[in-house]
Amino acid sequence: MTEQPGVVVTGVSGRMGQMLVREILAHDKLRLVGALERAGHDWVGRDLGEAMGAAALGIAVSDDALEVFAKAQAVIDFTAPAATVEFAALAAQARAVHVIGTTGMTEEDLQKIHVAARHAVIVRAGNMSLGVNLLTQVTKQVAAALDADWDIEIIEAHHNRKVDAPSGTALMLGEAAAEGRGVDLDEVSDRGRDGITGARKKGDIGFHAVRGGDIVGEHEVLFATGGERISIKHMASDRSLFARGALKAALWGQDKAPGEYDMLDVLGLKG
Ligand SMILES: NC(=O)C1=CN([C@@H]2O[C@H](COP(=O)(O)OP(=O)(O)OC[C@H]3O[C@@H](n4cnc5c(N)ncnc54)[C@H](OP(=O)(O)O)[C@@H]3O)[C@@H](O)[C@H]2O)C=CC1
Ligand SMILES: O=C(O)C1=N[C@H](C(=O)O)C[C@H](O)C1
Repeated sequence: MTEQPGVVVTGVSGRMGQMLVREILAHDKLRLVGALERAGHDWVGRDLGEAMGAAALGIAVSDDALEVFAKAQAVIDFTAPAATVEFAALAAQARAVHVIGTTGMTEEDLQKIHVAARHAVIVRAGNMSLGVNLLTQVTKQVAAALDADWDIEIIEAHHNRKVDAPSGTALMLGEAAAEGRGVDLDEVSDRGRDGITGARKKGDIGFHAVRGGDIVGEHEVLFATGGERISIKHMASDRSLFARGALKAALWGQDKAPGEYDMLDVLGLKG
């Protein structure tokens, strides 16, 4: 690499958007070259640093994705599913590595991202932290070692502004548990019980979402059987760990062939 890769942050006024800006400005191998918000947002046209309540950065917040992506080697995107699907096509057109942290995507959204990955590197993960990605591997191993007499429940907790449930991380953990057990998650998933549900169905993987206050992100995988329980838990107390994972992915992707990757690839954890 001759020059530091230039990065654009989408959804720049958001919780993750602002955290990403701070982490990129402090990074010694990446430089910030653009900031994007949706059309009509009151940050558009303003200097990014000033909009964040700090010193001017000389970068105006834009609402023109293709124009800013054209200047970048990486686009880091923690926004919303509809925006991310649109950005995937535009980042591919600009041949920029697209790092996607957005959660709550449908199968149809994922299919469009798959199409965009024919022409560019896309790294997507419901959680960019080392701890959670390790937890997925541990969950897969434990699930593979236990039979269906062990009930698996996934409990997640997040802040009161989160719009999707179960969290992207909970779904990653559910996929890992299902893979370990050799079953299809779609066939065994049981989300948020309510009312006269009947007894628990053997083999199901349950999901439960807590929302409150400023919880950054907590995930527990519970394996329960007669007389004993195993609980494996990850607690995030600072969003910067997600941002740092995303920056690692942006750098990692620079010399990779077009395709879809995840944080296990980036962290070298794929078994
Ligand atoms: N993978 C991971 O490690 C993590 C993933 N996430 C995920 O990241 C996403 C964002 O989370 P968070 O930062 O907390 O959410 P926020 O709501 O704080 O931020 C989202 C930002 O995206 C903006 N946005 C929405 N649509 C567009 C668009 N079309 N163009 C440009 N910007 C747009 C929003 O603007 P406006 O508010 O005006 O609509 C907002 O500024 C969620 O899906 C969350 O689950 C979060 C943390 C870690
Ligand atoms: O919305 C959030 O905040 C988070 N979202 C991700 C998810 O859906 O799992 C990751 C993290 O837990 C924070």
